[in-house]
Amino acid sequence: MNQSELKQVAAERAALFVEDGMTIGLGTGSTVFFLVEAIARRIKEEGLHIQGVATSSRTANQAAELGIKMLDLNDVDHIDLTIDGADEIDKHFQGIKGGGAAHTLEKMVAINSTRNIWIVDESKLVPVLGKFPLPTEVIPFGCEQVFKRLEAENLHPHFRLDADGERIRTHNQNFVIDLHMGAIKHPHLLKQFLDSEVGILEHGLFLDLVNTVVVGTQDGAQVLDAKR
Ligand SMILES: O=C[C@H](O)[C@H](O)[C@H](O)COP(=O)(O)O
Repeated sequence: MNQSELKQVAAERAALFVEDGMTIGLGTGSTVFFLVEAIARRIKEEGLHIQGVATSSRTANQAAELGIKMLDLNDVDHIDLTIDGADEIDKHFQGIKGGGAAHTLEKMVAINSTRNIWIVDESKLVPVLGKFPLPTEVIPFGCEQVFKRLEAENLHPHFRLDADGERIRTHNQNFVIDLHMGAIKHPHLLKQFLDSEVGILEHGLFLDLVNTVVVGTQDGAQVLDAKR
């Protein structure tokens, strides 16, 4: 199976965690694309009544087109389960997200969810986080000063650019600065620093958040439970 097929294996297994009556957080990305299709199929075939909260307009549009009832995060009193992709997951179930620049909305949905499941192909499991550049979302005002501070901390910042060489904009019209710092030996300390940096709206370190990881492997889907 190629990487895309492994993503699909993980997504289809995770869709089985959805139960009738649930409010479901729907993540963003190419793995979640398969998830949304699988959930829509279950709604149709099994008559499930579920409602979704999306983490991007991409996911919201796909889900709505497939007939999934979608609500705004502001309009729900809880989310039973959020299923999302990830860019890297270490052996302690800590993760990096934001390869698609959706990490701020994803984190908001995740922290408001009773349970979080990540779906990945096996290449995303790593011994130490940091090979994948860590995304941050920065507000445009004063962003060059934020960039300089990140540089001074040796975090190797790069503004993320689109195919035309323009700085990409997030859902909230902010910029993304990716940190190419290599191995993240102390993720909690880094999180503490990034959380306290004025001008950084959010970052893609998702620590102590996920409950279950579903991995697409050549032998099928593997379900790994984090002890939280
Ligand atoms: O901003 C994007 C998200 O964090 C994605 O969940 C993450 O980048 C994984 O994406 P994919 O499933 O396409 O590999």
